[in-house]
Amino acid sequence: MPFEFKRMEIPEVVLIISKQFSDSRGYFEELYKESDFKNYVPCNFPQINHSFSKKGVLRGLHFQLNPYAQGKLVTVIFGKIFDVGVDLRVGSPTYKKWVSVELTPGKLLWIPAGFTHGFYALEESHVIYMVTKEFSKDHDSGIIWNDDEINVKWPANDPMLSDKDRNLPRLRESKANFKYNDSLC
Ligand SMILES: Cc1cn([C@H]2C[C@H](O)[C@@H](COP(=O)(O)OP(=O)(O)O[C@H]3O[C@@H](C)C(=O)[C@@H](O)[C@H]3O)O2)c(=O)[nH]c1=O
Repeated sequence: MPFEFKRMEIPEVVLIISKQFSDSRGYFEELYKESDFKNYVPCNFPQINHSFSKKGVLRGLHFQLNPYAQGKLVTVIFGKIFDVGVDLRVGSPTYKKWVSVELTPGKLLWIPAGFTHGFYALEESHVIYMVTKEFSKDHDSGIIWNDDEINVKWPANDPMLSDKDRNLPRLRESKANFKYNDSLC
């Protein structure tokens, strides 16, 4: 199998390492294959996103409210990001805990529905992510990146943010409506 799957400290979050087939031209890698992913990521992906971020940009912490909650399969095709998932499922043994991974090409992170997601661009980065529900503007939501209850240890103190992200609420005021037994897709 050209993929290695590693569960993180929050076991529903999975790091996937894809085999890169290098030759004199460059390299080839698969980023997703249903038959290999089905035991770890048993979801369908109706939307694929791409964003480009300058070094020093932070996007997050974002989620879509139920019933449009999104699982996200995140990777980088150029650059390096500090990628973060936070468990927002009330009743979960890891509620409010976060995990992070430095993603570079060839590594993917699966962050299920019920989590909030954000990343910091350690370098100029192109990020590609597949999502399990289509975008719904009315369900688009989030939590401020430096929320003191979650306390992510970001690699920067003064990131570049969008106006929207600068004004996101704290967890205690957020509209997050996830429960431990919700679908991970
Ligand atoms: C996320 C999204 C945004 N948009 C539009 C809305 C807006 O006009 C513009 C920029 O949106 P944002 O500022 O929300 O983009 P961005 O800050 O990159 O939002 C993304 O951040 C990462 C961390 C995630 O986890 C994603 O799910 C998503 O929330 O793109 C879509 O049309 N479809 C989408 O799926």
